[in-house]
Amino acid sequence: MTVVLKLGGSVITEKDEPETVDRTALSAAVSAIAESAVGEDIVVVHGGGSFGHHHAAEYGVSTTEGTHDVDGVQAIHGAMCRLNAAVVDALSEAGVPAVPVHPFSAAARDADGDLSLPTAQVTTLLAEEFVPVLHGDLVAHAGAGATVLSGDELVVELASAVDANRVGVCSTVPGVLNEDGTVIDRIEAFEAVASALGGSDATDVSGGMAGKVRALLALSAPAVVFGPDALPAFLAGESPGTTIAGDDDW
Ligand SMILES: Nc1ncnc2c1ncn2[C@@H]1O[C@H](COP(=O)(O)OP(=O)(O)OP(=O)(O)O)[C@@H](O)[C@H]1O
Ligand SMILES: C=C(C)CCOP(=O)(O)O
Repeated sequence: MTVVLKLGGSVITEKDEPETVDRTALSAAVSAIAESAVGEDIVVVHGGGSFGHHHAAEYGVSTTEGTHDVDGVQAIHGAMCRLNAAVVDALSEAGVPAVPVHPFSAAARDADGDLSLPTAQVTTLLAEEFVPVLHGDLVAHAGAGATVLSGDELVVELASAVDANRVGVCSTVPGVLNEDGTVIDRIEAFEAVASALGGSDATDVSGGMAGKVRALLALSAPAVVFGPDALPAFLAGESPGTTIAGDDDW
């Protein structure tokens, strides 16, 4: 049983305060991971929150708008490495054998925007009983300089690379919400929920909930979107919040 879990940047940071970790939320998430029966069979991905998105917005960089500004690259990637170090440190302190993996050092997009992400280091680290911790980052992009690589895109790539049985996306909301604010139980097609889906309440250059649902629909494994309180339940094998099932599903 291999799990890919994304911790939303808006969960583990104070999304409106530049480069500020939400220590209470991070330690709750870390405890849930450390105490779960999933053990070392987990790949953790985290998003940008007030680290990546803040700088990306300042330099006008998104998943499609690139930059050749080296200061911008260093600011955005550097901030994500600082957040990654905070997540890895917190997991290590809780006894989880967490190790950092930085996507900017390995991935690239071609001129059509198609991503290639080497994953042999992730699968090997997993087999060697480490817990790889990746993060939303920048990525070299042919013809565009560097663009944002969202944690949601990483989740999709990693889920197939590690043959994940379960994919969890922990965000600040209890699931994908309908227009009336209720949690949608299950999503099978983007069109069916498109009108309810917006971007993000906070600074977010990678598409907010609409981008998330689109990316997760591409998966063959079922993906679950839930809020921070439901993380222990997800790790215990339950499917709280919204289940997003792609075409290949059940
Ligand atoms: N229909 C919807 N249901 C739930 N959330 C929605 C919906 N439409 C828009 N949103 C927004 O999407 C946000 C979640 O996406 P966001 O990308 O901000 O979260 P995240 O992945 O936790 O953070 P990050 O991108 O920093 O990793 C919610 O906080 C909410 O503002
Ligand atoms: C803004 C950057 C660099 C990372 C974005 O990752 P996300 O928060 O998962 O969308």
